[in-house]
Amino acid sequence: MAIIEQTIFNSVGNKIMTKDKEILIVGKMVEPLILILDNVLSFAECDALIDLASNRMKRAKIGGSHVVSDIRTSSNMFFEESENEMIATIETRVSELMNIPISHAEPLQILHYKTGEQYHPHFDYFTSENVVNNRISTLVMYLNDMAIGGETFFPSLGLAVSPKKGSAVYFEYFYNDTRLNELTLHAGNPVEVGEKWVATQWMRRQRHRDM
Ligand SMILES: O=C(O)CCC(=O)C(=O)O
Ligand SMILES: [Fe+2]
Repeated sequence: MAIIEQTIFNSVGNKIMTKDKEILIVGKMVEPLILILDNVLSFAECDALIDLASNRMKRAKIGGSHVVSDIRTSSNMFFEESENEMIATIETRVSELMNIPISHAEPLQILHYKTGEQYHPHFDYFTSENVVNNRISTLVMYLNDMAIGGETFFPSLGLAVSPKKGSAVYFEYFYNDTRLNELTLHAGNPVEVGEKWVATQWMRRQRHRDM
């Protein structure tokens, strides 16, 4: 029989009660654990994040060398840690949801895809051998609704998640069996109509923030 490995995410039933929001699990893959979550952000928070990020976007850069790459054609920005009350509230909620202390969190990232833009299949963890404090889990939160395209697609699993304002997809890659981690390969499908905004939270294995 297959051994089910320990997961980071910890919930009973289909509801997660954080201090300020009741989040619903509306879809689930068990191993690797992938959750489709509803009611992670309010519509007002989605709109405010887009507003705040809009004039701070730059063409997304990939990995340690910080070169502009065709792997990702979208633009991105990072908020400062707890830079205002709303960001702090979201960070606290997300840390509770992901079951990882906020000190392990990377800065919250906003990604913007215009029509035709995409993010080719990639792993969120770093694959070079000497990484000391690797990423272990991801939450991609959708800030607007999409008419056509823009799904988060897991090609090795044949799984596509459609963006829905305020909802999110969660996945983790902290397994001992590296084949399970590799199954979290994912892409942002080309946006066919309109534009797409997401907020991404990556968590590290160990402390990443000073505070
Ligand atoms: O845009 C998406 O659906 C995926 C984003 C993503 O893979 C990331 O931010 O690491
Ligand atoms: Fe990713």
